[in-house]
Amino acid sequence: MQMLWAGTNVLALIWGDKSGYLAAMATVFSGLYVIPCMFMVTRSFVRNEPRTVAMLDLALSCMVAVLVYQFFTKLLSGPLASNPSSIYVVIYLADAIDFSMAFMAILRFFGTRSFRWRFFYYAAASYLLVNAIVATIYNRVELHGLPWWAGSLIDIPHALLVLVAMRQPPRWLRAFHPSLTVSQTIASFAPIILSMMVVMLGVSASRISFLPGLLVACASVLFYGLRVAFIQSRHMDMQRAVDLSALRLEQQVGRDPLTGIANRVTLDTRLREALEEGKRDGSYCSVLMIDIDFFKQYNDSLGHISGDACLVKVACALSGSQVRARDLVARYGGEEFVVVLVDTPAETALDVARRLMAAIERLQIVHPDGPHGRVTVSIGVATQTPDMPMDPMDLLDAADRALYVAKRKGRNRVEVVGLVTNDPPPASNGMDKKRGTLT
Ligand SMILES: Nc1nc2c(ncn2[C@@H]2O[C@H](COP(=O)(O)OP(=O)(O)OP(=O)(O)O)[C@@H](O)[C@H]2O)c(=O)[nH]1
Repeated sequence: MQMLWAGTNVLALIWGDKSGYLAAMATVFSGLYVIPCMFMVTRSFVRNEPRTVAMLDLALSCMVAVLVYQFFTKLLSGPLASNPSSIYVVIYLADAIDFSMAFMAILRFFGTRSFRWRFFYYAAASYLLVNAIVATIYNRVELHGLPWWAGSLIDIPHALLVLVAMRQPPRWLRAFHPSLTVSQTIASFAPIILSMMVVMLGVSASRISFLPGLLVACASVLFYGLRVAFIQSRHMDMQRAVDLSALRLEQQVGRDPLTGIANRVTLDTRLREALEEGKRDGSYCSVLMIDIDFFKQYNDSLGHISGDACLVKVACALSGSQVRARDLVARYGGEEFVVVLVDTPAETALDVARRLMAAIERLQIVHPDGPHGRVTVSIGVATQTPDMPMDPMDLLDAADRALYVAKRKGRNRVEVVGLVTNDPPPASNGMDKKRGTLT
């Protein structure tokens, strides 16, 4: 912008500029640098910011430029130009804009965590501060007629900018690291400076052109309000998404991903609670350890995908209507499941185990290599009684030993620790009906 300004001045010198167009263009170019500078120092540059917010900031920066141009040309030409206070209004406003931008660049420098951006704001702050000081001196010197050296003052900030950009960044620039809170606070605060500038300019301009000045000041407040509304709405969307994924995560943590029933973590917690409750109330608590028979052969003959599908069906059947809502069906690992039956003595647990076996039989899952042609399960049952409190691990261990006996005795049967039953065979479908009993 400054080069265009200088170039236009050179053209005016060579060709002459009777109509004053080139001079007007030079003025525009000399002021246009304000737009990118303001945009860069007052944008918050927060990730996930809606694009409309950037558009609003750009519109506000343009508003500043248009207003400055309008206001300054009105004060410096026409009837107002003869009023000596007009020139002071222009100088003070220009100073206010220059120093506000320098102040913001310094503030952004202190609030930037990324080294590349810190270097950017370091260069911008050096340029804008020196530019503000030079402009202050230049404008005041100009009031009394420019001496020969005054023109070169304007080149100082540009020369400095080139120097800063070309040299290696100083070492302390790398070492400096603001905290996240400081950085976020400064980035969130920055945009209000832009709106403040527009309000300031609008109020000043309203002294000369009341309605446009007032409209611009109102528009600035409105834009800032819209900006906050858009960001707030995006935050609410993001918060909703975060809440949803936290909820999903919470649900998944205690669930087995394949079957969707409780996993080992939930089992450990709930079993401990159930046993504590049993000890407190003097009630029984039973666990069923369930294992699919010949599952390795099932996988080997039909493949792992079918094996997974079989596990899902069995889990569904186990957690179906055969158990109460306060009981727990969990996947213990591999092809083993555990059912926790609260407030349930061994006899009732045996009934539940039989019902579960029957439910799995009803699924009629073909097992090409199984001795019965269908998928069957073996179940071991163990119970905590009021006079024999147990640890979760001891109870699971006991159920596992009962399951081992069931497997050893030919599978497709229930074995109960500490209980003798004369177990009748369940309803037939051509399978081996032998269901075992055990002490
Ligand atoms: N498809 C599938 N297979 C699994 C999964 N977890 C464990 N298995 C398989 O389950 C099989 C268990 O085999 P074994 O421990 O020998 O038990 P089994 O073949 O059922 O024999 P018995 O229990 O004695 O009747 C192994 O082949 C495992 O690879 C799983 O998540 N998906």
